[in-house]
Amino acid sequence: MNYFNLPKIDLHCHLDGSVRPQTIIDLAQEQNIPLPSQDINEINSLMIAPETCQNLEEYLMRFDLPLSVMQTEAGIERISFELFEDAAKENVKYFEVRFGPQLHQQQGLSFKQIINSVVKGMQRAEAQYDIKGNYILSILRTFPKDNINAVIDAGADFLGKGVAAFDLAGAELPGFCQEFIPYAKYAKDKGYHITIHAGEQGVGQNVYDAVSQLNAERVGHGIHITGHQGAYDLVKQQNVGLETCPSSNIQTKAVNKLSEHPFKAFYQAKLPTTINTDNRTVSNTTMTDEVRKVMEEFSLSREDYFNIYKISIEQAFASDEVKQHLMQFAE
Ligand SMILES: O=c1[nH]cnc2c1ncn2[C@@H]1O[C@H](CO)[C@@H](O)[C@H]1O
Ligand SMILES: [Zn+2]
Repeated sequence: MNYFNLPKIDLHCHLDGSVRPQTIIDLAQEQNIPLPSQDINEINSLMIAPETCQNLEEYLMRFDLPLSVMQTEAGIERISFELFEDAAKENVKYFEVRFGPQLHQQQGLSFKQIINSVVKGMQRAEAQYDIKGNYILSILRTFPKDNINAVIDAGADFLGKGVAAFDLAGAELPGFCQEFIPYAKYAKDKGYHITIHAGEQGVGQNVYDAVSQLNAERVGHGIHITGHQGAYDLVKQQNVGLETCPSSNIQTKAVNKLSEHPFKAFYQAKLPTTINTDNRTVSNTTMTDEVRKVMEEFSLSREDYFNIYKISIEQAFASDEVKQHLMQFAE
């Protein structure tokens, strides 16, 4: 099967984990930021998380370098444009990209400037390529909470105009949902969709909580509902989208190897499973690669692929008009 040519949908990709290494070098030069090396291969290897990471925390250490050049409007706009361009060139037709506005204030940008920059970059790519997209605002779970509502307020002006959802990301501790209840409610009341990273690091209860306490319509990863019947049943009952990211799941030790990933079991049990990249640079991957890996490992057919494609449409935080457009590519 020609995986490159297949129409694809990526619902879970981080902007700061998907920066081109050459762009890091260019922007560092423009912005007078010292880099550990000027060699593109060296920069590339500093950004890719090894398969030998001990856990998610070690994986998350790879984001400091890209974030150092994502502190100006022009830098953020360029990186956003290039990410949508890279995805469009491998036939991603719809793309939801997430990022943490709190991580881009090192040089004093306002949340409005930051969000406006990512949206502008996306819209420039939408005008040039056959791709449509939306942004998801990720709040960092380990950060102070005093500016979360300010992020939500700033993003609310862009709802329906490039921003679609609220997310929680970063290290996952057991029981993290409880203290985010008021923020997720605030976002939902403003009109945001909700997706939450949960069940990535062994705690199925976190998925149960994300759905029942935070109103998550989808969860990032969600793998560990396998060990938690209540979470599994709730996901099934409420048709909660599972944003699977195969390569990342191996790097962070969410699973030991792809053959142990519950993807196929979830798909066969008719849970709404989707295939996504998580981080194109940090996980050294593309949508073509992620689709290939899953299809080959689990011996899925072309019909299976288009079933998954349609699940991604159903789960997308996109308008009905965009969903109809995406259905045109389905078989
Ligand atoms: O797989 C993941 N699980 C949890 N958090 C993540 C993952 N990948 C990236 N980030 C976190 O999300 C922030 C905003 O994009 C990144 O800076 C990183 O800290
Ligand atoms: Zn993620």
